[in-house]
Amino acid sequence: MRDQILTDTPIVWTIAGSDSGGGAGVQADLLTFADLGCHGCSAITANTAQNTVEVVAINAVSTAVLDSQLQTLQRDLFPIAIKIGLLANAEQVLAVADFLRTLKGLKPVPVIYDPVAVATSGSGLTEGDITAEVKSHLIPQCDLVTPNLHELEWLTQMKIGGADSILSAARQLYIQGGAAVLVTGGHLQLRPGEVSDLLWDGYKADWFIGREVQSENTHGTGCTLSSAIAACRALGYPLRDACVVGKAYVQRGLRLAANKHIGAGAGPVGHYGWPLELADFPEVLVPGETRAQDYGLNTQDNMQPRVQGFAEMDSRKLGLYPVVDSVEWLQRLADQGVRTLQLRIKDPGEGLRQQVEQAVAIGRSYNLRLFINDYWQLAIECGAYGVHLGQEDLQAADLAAIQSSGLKLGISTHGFYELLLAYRYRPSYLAIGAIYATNTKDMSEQLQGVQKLARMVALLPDHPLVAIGGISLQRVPEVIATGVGSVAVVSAITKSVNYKRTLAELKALLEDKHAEVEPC
Ligand SMILES: Cc1ncc(COP(=O)(O)OP(=O)(O)O)c(N)n1
Ligand SMILES: Cc1nc(C(=O)O)sc1CCOP(=O)(O)O
Ligand SMILES: [Mg+2]
Repeated sequence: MRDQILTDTPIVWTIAGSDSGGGAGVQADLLTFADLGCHGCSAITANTAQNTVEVVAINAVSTAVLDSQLQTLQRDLFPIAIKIGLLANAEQVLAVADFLRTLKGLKPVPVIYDPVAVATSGSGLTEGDITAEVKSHLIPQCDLVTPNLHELEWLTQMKIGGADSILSAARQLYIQGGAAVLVTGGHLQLRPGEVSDLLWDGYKADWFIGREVQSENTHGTGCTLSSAIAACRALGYPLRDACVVGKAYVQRGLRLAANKHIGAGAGPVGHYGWPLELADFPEVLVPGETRAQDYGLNTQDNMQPRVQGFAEMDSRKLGLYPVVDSVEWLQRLADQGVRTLQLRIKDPGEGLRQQVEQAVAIGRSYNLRLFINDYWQLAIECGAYGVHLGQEDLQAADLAAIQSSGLKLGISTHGFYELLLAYRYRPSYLAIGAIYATNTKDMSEQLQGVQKLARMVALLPDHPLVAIGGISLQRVPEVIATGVGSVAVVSAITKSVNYKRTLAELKALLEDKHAEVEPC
C-alpha cells in the first residue's frame, strides 16, 4: 500500500458496471467524483450494452478480470471511500466481499453499496439470483446501503406500502447486515410533491424531504446519489452530512437537466458541480411538525409541536461576539464597547440566578445583545436579550416559551445536517462550528474548516450566521472572507496576555465597515 500522502485529491473507487449509454454506472460515478473534487478509479464488473430505451446485454467480466483491477488499484491508488454498484453474479459478489474484508483489515474505508439488481425498466441486470450472497457476505462489509423501495423489498422480502413499512424494512435490513440504510423515495410519494429518503443508522431515523422535479431525465440517479455520498465521505463529511449533500447534488442534476434531450428514452441526470443553493437541499423532518404523521413520526403523545420563527435581531451581522464564563468578564468587555456577548457558565455554583440577573442588568445598562447559554428558563425569567441552545437542547427546551417571551434564539450546528435541521426552527441566528481545533471544548470530531463554512454561508446568505471554534485574531480574515457576518471567540480574548489590545484588534477587523465582506 503506497502512502495516501502522495495524493492531494481524495481517491474514490467505483466497483460497478459500465453503461454504454453514459447515463448511469461507472460513467455517472466518475463524473460525480470529479464534480465533487475527488479522483475516481473504477473496477468494471460488466460491460453493459444499453441506451436510453433498452438494456441489450450485461456482459459480466470474469472474477479474475475484476480481481486484477482491484488488486492493481490497491497497490498504488488506495481508496478513501468506495462505492459499489452492479455486481453481475454471485461469484462477483463473493469476490468483492472477500476483497473488502482484506482491504478493511488494512485501513477502515467507508463502503457505500447501491444494490442494483433490476433496471428501472424492470429488466433483470444480474446473471441468476445474488440475494443470499449480498445479504450474508457483501452487506456486512458495507457502511451504508442505498436501496430504492423495490430493492428494499428484494433485500428484506417485506412488502412496502407506507412510511411505517419503510422504517420497519430499513430496521430489518440493518439488523441483517449491520450497515446503515438510506432508502431512496423516488418510487413512492408519501406526500404529494415530496420525494423523501429515510436514513436509519441503528440509532436514529431521519427523513430528508426533497421536492419533486418534473423530468424524464432520471437515469442514473441512484448511481449518482451513492457516488456523491462516497465522495463526501472521502472528503471527510460525516454520514448524515454526506447524505444531505448527496441528495442536493442529485436534485441539482435533476433540475438543471430537466429540459435536455439525450436519446429517445429516460435521459441522464445532470452533473453540475457542488450544490450551493438551499432550494436543492432536502428539508430535514423535525419531530412535532404536522406532516411528521405522514412520515410515521409524532407517535408519542408528549411530543411538543414544532415552533418556527424567533425574534429577529437588529442586524444580520453581529460582528465580534465574545463568549465568557463570568459576570466579571462581561463587565470588562462591556466597558471596552463590545455590543454582543454570551454568558456561558458550565459549572454553576449556588448563585447561578444571581449571576444571570447581574448579567442582564449589565446588558440593560450597556444596551448589549446578551445571550445566556443553556439556562433558557432563567434567561426568560430575568429578561435577557436572547438564549443560545445546542442541538441536544432542542427537544428538552420549551421553544414556545422562548418564542412567546420575545427572546432571540441562537442554535449551535456542526455540519450540513445540523444546519438544515436547526434552520427548520428559523432561529434568530445559527452558529457554525467548530471552524478550527480548540482547547476550550472537545470538538475534535466536528471540525468544519473554512471551505465548508463558505459552502454553508452560501446556502443561507440572508440568515444571521455566527462562526465559532478555534478562531484567533490571525484567523479572523480568512473566516470573514467566507461571508459569515459574526465571529464568536472564547480563548482569543480570555487567554490573551493583553485582552484590551486583542479586543481592539478584533474589533478593528470585525467592526470596521471596510472589513465587511458581502456574502457570496
Ligand atoms: C455562538 C455560540 N455557538 C456555539 C456554542 C456552543 O453551544 P452548545 O452547543 O450549546 O455547547 P455549550 O456552549 O453549551 O458547550 C455557543 N455556546 N455559542
Ligand atoms: C463553546 C464552543 N462551541 C463550539 C461549537 O462548535 O459549537 S466551539 C466552542 C469553543 C470556542 O472556544 P474558542 O474560541 O476558545 O475556540
Ligand atoms: Mg449549551
